[in-house]
Amino acid sequence: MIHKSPTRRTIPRSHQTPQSPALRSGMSLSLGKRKTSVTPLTTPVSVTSSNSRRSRQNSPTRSTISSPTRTSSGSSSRGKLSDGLVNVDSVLRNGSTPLYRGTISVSIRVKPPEVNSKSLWSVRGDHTISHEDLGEFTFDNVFNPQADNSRVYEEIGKPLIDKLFQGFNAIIFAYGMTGSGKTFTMSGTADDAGLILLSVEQVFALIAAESREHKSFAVKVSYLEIYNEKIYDLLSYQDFKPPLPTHGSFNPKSVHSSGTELQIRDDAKHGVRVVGLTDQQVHSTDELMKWIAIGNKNRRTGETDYNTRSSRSHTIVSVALTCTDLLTGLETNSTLSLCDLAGSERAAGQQERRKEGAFINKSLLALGTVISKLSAGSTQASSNFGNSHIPYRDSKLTRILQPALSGDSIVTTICTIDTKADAMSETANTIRFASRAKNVSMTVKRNEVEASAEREKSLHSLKRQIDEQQEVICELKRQQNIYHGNGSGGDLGMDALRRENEALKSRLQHCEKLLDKDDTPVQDEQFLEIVEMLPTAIGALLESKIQGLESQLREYRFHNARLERKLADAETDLCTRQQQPTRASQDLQRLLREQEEEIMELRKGLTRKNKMLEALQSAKRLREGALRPLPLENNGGTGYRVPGKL
Ligand SMILES: Nc1ncnc2c1ncn2[C@@H]1O[C@H](COP(=O)(O)OP(=O)(O)OP(=O)(O)O)[C@@H](O)[C@H]1O
Repeated sequence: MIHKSPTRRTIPRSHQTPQSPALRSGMSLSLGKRKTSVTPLTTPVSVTSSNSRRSRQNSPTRSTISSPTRTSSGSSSRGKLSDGLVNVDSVLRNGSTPLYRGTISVSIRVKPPEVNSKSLWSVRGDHTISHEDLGEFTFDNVFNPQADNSRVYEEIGKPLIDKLFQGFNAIIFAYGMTGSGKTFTMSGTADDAGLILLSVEQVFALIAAESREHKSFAVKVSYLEIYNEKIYDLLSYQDFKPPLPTHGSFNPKSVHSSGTELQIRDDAKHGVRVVGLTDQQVHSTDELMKWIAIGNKNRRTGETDYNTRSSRSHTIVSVALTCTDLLTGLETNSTLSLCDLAGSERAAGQQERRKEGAFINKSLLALGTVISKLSAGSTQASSNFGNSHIPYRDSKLTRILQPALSGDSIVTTICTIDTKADAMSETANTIRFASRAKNVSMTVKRNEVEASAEREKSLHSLKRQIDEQQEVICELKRQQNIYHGNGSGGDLGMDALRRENEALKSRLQHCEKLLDKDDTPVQDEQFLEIVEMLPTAIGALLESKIQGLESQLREYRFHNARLERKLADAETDLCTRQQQPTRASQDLQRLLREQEEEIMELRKGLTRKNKMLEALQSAKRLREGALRPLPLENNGGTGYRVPGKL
């Protein structure tokens, strides 16, 4: 993490490329004086309207370089917003998400011509370039040969750094024929620092300024190369372990690239990315530029017909910025990509150059096709655009640029041209590419880490609630089992319920205390007065803190209400359960009474039966007595009483 870092404007020699003799001699392009009838490659787009699509639909008919008979004044009004970003229609808020809307920002940079060379191209003002035969073209910027890198940076680089700090990704790519000044623009020279160094300096200057405002920053750099349709990591070294020494005798030549080819992955979670690309954490401009110097050492260069030190690969330096708000802990990530493309060229003599040239031209052709399709799509009805296929997969370059060109980044291109006569066809191609790029409209979303952090937070809280509810369900189930189990369990269940009640009461009291605590600062008028007197930044900070407390308060109230409901339910349940044994005993008593009555009845019946039995037995005895024979007193001593006859 970087809290504050001083920036130095020393440019190590190793970061720089030699300056052209033409420039050192202060040569300038001879500008054409006469006004010509013009045939533009495409009619430039007005960028003053707040609705770029509408403005394009209303713009004059477009013509191409292959239809030279059509003419147009080619003039266009253009606008520049106060934030310095040309070509921005607006930075809109879609709900809480800021959106950047505009077209690709396109600038032309004219290379200083050779001494005594004649040119049919002329620059007029800061936005127009014309050719005697082809016509007049207007872009966001046209830099004449006298414009140095600082001027180019002020116009196209600096506004992007501001956007980077607002959380937008941004990309600048240099496009043009070999030897036209792409590397000169991006990397610069000892006397004229290029866009990479100037951007990095601005990044660290802003970090130093903004670190005081409760923010901390982290910067990482990566550097890749696409050579002959293969991707290489220019900062990955077998013999070298980061971190890079920032002091002492560090020598970039002592480290060697691992030279392993990297692959592109495209998945739903991470999108398009280069797998295994290293990124190095850096804390200052010097440290970052030392890594760039290491990468430059390994970048493949060679001699072409037009450039003694021609870049034979496309390179992308990516500066990833992470900003952490120390008060809220929220992070915003954004990336600035600085892309120096290899130059288009006609067939070279040397075989190796020819092979490289074929790969370079093929990938530039793929980029041109993608831009052309995007341009056509942007100028058609949006429904057609959605259906058209954009061939990003035709080259590694277009695959890597796909996220940026699909609306992930604010895109700026600087097209470098050489106005000498024998470069005419390449220059016309570059102007055609620039004109198409100018038509591509984009809607770029700011990287809203805040929003996803919020989502994470509410997800977490929902999960917690589910866990709590599951615990409650388990506890209730347990109690239910105890209650419906054996008779002695009834008492245990009641005890558990009482304990739960006590726990709920104490949680309720705790919540009430918290509510009292949170209410105090929010409702305190003196406190609010103090907030109003504070500087806006701190006021806003406190305001957001208060909002946080208020939302916490709402959460507690909601929780409180839930607990109260639970408590009431539990109490009702408790009453119900306490009443249940009384009812049972009443039932039992009634049952007992009924049984007692039944027993009494049975006893009565038994007594009656006993009496009857006794009566019957006595009757039997009487009968037996009556039947027994009487002793014969008058008939010889033995004789029986004859029944009926006494
Ligand atoms: N605007 C400029 N001012 C001064 N010198 C320039 C300018 N543009 C280019 N040059 C010089 O022209 C030569 C070629 O430039 P550079 O290497 O930047 O071309 P390039 O477009 O990157 O070529 P390639 O695609 O072959 O790598 C260099 O010596 C460079 O210093």
